[in-house]
Amino acid sequence: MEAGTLLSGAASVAAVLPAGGSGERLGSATPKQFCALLGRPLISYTVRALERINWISDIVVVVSLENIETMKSIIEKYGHKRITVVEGGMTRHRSIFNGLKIFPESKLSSCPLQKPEVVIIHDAVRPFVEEDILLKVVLAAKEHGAAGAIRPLVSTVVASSADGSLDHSLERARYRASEMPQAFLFDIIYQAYHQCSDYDLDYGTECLHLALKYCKTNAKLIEGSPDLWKVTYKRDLYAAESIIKDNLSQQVCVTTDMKEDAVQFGFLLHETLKSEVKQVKGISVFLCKNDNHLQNIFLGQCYNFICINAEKSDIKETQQLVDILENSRISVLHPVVLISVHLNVSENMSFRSGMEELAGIKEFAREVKKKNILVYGLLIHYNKGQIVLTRRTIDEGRKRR
Ligand SMILES: Nc1ccn([C@@H]2O[C@H](COP(=O)(O)OP(=O)(O)OP(=O)(O)O)[C@@H](O)[C@H]2O)c(=O)n1
Ligand SMILES: O=C(CO)[C@H](O)[C@H](O)COP(=O)(O)O
Repeated sequence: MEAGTLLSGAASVAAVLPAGGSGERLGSATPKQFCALLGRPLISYTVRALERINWISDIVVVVSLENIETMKSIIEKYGHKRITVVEGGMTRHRSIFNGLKIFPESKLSSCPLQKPEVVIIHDAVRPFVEEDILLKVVLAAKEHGAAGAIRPLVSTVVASSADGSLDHSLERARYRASEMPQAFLFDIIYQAYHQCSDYDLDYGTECLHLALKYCKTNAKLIEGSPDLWKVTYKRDLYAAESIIKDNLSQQVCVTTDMKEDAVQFGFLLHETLKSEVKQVKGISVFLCKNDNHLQNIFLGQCYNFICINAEKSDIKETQQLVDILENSRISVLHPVVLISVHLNVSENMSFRSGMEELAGIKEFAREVKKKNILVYGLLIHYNKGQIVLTRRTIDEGRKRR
């Protein structure tokens, strides 16, 4: 079921991303949320993960005073939308509180932000948050007042006595690590922050605890995925970069023009990719003019495209796809790879003359490279009879399954 349907009748949802820390444990002069992963600041990945969810109306990013301009320039450069930047506090709790205070208490206020029914709180340094866990915590917060993602403990928790020796240890199976995202009925968490002590604001590390202590709200705990971990140490930056690379290679979109040969070839390629290339999700779109379908693919973070053209020298389809890619602005976030496949069905045409006819793609590729779209041309000689035979084999294989 669509997230929008699950949330139907539900009021608005906004998010607060605390990003006002200095990243002491990471030990770099640049706070970790502004460190580059494949050339793009970590915080831009987290913002994007929330921004692509259409049922989140506003995203408040809380940064320290000296990083407000940096954050604004990141928003501008990567085209982030629905973002409000707010000045942070000395501790994470104080930053979150500042983020919450931006929502007006009264509807009459001139502030463009509306107080949401549910607010998500998510650390800016946890870039791999997915829509399903966000939806789960939001729905649970609506029902229980508060909810948060948890993970099994990796190590046992022990307490030491004053002389540094073991006092006691906790039974690991009974405890969980509290992660993010968390979600709250806005009024609950706002009241909790208003009522909590300076000690809580300065030394507390757990928002769910504030809701329990000050509003008697027992949060619902929801099992999250391993990717929710928080970038804390330098090695986490390397791990995050590897995950991003891996994610980028997981999806490919095959588009074809409407000619029979191209559609047939696209079908076969799609099947081959699905069954032979382990980490590629094959998505086939017949006819790339279908904007809505393609927009959904972009939202799914697809950066690899194979555009199949029945004509060996015609690059119109490829140009059209590049236009759509440009308009979607996804190449601002990552380089997009587009392989323009041209089929040579003529038996009389030599490969060399086919290549000469396709030469125009070189100039086109040079132009669009400036827009971070990497176009490669591929001329393929193929035997139609053989393709029909292979397709029949695939169809029969399916029936047998
Ligand atoms: N005064 C603070 C401190 C932290 N945070 C944010 O809270 C999140 C989680 O905190 P943590 O991992 O502890 O970040 P840092 O405080 O930056 O790291 P460190 O404790 O190593 O200094 C981060 O997105 C961080 O930017 C914040 O908004 N304001
Ligand atoms: O997981 C969390 C809440 O449960 C927080 O991310 C965590 O507590 C932040 O703490 P610190 O700033 O000390 O890393």
